[in-house]
Amino acid sequence: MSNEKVCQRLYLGLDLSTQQIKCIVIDEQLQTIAEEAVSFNDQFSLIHHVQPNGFIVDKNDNRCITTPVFVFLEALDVLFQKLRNQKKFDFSNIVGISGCGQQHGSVYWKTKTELENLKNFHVTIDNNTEKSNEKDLYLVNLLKSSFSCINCPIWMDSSTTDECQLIEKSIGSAQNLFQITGSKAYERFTGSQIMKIANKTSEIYEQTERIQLISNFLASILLGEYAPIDLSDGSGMNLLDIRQYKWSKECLNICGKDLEKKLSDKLVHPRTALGTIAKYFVERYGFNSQCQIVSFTGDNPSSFYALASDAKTVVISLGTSDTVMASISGYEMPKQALDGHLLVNPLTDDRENKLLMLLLCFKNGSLVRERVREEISAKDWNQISELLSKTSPTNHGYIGFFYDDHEILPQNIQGRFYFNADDQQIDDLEGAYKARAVLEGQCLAKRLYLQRANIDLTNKVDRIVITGGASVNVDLVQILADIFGKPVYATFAPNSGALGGALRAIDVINHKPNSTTSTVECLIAAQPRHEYTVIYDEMLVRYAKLEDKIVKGTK
Ligand SMILES: Nc1ncnc2c1ncn2[C@@H]1O[C@H](COP(=O)(O)OP(=O)(O)O)[C@@H](O)[C@H]1O
Ligand SMILES: O=C(CO)[C@@H](O)[C@H](O)COP(=O)(O)O
Repeated sequence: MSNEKVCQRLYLGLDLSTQQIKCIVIDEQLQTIAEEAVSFNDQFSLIHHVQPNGFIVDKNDNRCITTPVFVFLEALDVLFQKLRNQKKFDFSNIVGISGCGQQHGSVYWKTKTELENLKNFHVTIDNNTEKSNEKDLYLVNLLKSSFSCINCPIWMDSSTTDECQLIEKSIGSAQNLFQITGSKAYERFTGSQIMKIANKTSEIYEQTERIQLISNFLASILLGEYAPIDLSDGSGMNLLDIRQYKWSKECLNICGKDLEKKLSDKLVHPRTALGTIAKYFVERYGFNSQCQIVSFTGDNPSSFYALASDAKTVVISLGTSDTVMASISGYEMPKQALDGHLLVNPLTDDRENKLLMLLLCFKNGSLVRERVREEISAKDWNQISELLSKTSPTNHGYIGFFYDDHEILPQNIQGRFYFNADDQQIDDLEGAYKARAVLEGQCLAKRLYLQRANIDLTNKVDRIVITGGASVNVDLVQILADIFGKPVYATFAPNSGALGGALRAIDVINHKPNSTTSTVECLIAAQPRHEYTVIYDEMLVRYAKLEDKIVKGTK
């Protein structure tokens, strides 16, 4: 190893999201040294019986959506193997690791015995039978008896409407719950998911020693001990008092017996050093034994950390879900409960500062875009581009609502709804119109809900920064710019959740107060075209009215 390499101080960011695990390795100058990803498809669907996207939709109730905990473990193993095979850097030069996970999903530990074995692990490889020994070292095998529930409910689950109603009723009203936790009760939020397990499968709940979010679960594996939940991801549970920075005892008591013990009373800021990496990773992959693990958080707060360089930036993630994020002052909680969520802002650890993060999440994001692409027989995104060139902005008046899965905004609506220029409902749209309708409809929804959350787009927003897999789609980005009437910027790393992890690791280890957030380079991706923004303004009014009609009609 050259001297130069030895001195290199590297930071690893991880993102355990819905369809894959991704990572980025950067140096202190924020240069990308390596990137890697492992999709939960092919090999995972065979071994763990998950569907091609990596999750399981229950055959008897399509609202129940889970991912086996072993998919997460195997994905981490495969990721590190692939990263090592790249031979781009020495793992011993990584001085800090942080990252994030898809939000709201929950993992149920029966015991930490096997987990703590990772802390003091010693690898003995018998050269003669190296192959079988290598298998014994897989995390799925080392942790095979650790969990009380194998299939973890994930954010796509919408099966807990009854539990949500019960939570709101017990706390007085949706408004009361919003005032405490920053959100009305949402099906995917961890509180109602835990309540469902506690009430419907009490034997699992009783066997459970620790309940974690996917983010602190991943941190725990790297530490070899239980890692605490962080405040930003913890805000997505309907259990945390977002202004007091502690659990709401009232909410805990409603959702499960002895729940505080199962979650742990310790909560940390997303920028907290947790300890050094477990010996297992040192022995197996050559990590440095002094490598620090910094608290993990939700994928959206982590992206926000990486990209929201000032209060006038709105961040939009176009991943499996589409999300919209903005900073919001917490001095005055909105009088009306929002359709959306307020989270502890990862950019400040100063409670007095009272800065919150607004999060809007749309469940029907990339998977719907992909499905529409297939339906209209476009073989790739370039063909979609060709089709889009046959229509023009505002789509000759055609509007589509694509709620293939039970939507979050508006809550729990399912189905497809198409309208012509006279606002009459029609059965279907012809290919080219459908291609534009899905992209325009999704972008109009983002603007509508941002407005409903009282974000003053004209005076308080300068620019939009985009991230996520679909952020490379130039057509989608242009439509976004035209509909919002704001310039859209893209970062060099569409995988900003992982980047946010690496940046937090740098900040914590070098004792910097999120100084790195403003240094991530963003390039202009699309300028708004005024003539189209004007006609989209009119279309937004129609969109809002039609959405209202759909919501009323389906209730
Ligand atoms: N050029 C493109 N246009 C539109 N969507 C794309 C494009 N490239 C990738 N995607 C979408 O990106 C999605 C994955 O995004 P990503 O942010 O990695 O998801 P997640 O983090 O939720 O696993 C895929 O479902 C895919 O459809
Ligand atoms: O439910 C939410 C946010 O509230 C989702 O945004 C999840 O956090 C999943 O993220 P992706 O895998 O789509 O990035």
